[in-house]
Amino acid sequence: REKVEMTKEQRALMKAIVDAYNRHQIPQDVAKKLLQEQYSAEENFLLLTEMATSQVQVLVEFTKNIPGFLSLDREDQIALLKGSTVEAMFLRSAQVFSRKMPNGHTVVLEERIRKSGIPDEFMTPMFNFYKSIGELHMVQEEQAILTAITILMPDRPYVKDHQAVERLQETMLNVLRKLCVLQHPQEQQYFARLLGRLTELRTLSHYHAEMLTSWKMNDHKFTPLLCEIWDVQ
Ligand SMILES: O=C(NC1CCCCC1)[C@H](C1CCCCC1)n1c(-c2ccc(CO)cc2)nc2ccccc21
Repeated sequence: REKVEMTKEQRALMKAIVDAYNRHQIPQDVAKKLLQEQYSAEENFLLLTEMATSQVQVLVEFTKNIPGFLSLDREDQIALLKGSTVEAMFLRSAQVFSRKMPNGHTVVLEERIRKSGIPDEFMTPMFNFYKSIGELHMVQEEQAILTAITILMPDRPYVKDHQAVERLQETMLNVLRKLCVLQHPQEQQYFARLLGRLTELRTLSHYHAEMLTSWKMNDHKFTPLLCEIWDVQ
């Protein structure tokens, strides 16, 4: 097979994305908190809204560092962010869940999430997704570029200049394709499997609003930012 090489531009693009991804991390580690103790449904709901609120802010900073994003139409920038925050949150949650942890911690973490207040009917699709992400053993470059690809989805609602977004996403897809061949030379279809997860991610994010509004507690309070960006309340 022909030798796959990244161009200088592609390596620079990847470095910019990975640096931004690492710079904009969630401040505190939600997995550590969850491993400490089992919280009530109310405390878990509050923890989720706090984590998700800070993740949206982090995601905005990350997105501003995606080369070309700030040259897009301003309203399209908003449409892309609004359309991708839930998927980015589940993608990040999956990465948190499948991070290498000391023996038995993942089991405890899964248990804590199962008892967090999320309605039971969402557990299977959610954990199936988390485990399917875990099985891919993504390197952080792949995680960062996959997040950028999720944000640069041309078919989000209300995007006007479809093509401009498609061009940016295509650039990212080309980098990811080469990266997959270089990182997983033994797995021919690794790139295709990775993109297949984005379909699973979109399906999971359809459950999101209902997961929140049917959280096992009364009076679900959201932050103003989450009301704005999620279709709740
Ligand atoms: O805080 C969290 N996720 C954050 C979000 C921002 C980015 C970092 C992770 C929450 C937990 C909050 C407290 C109750 C237990 C779930 N979480 C979920 C999750 C997220 C959203 C929903 C409903 O839409 C259901 C579950 N999956 C996780 C997998 C691993 C570790 C935390 C995980």
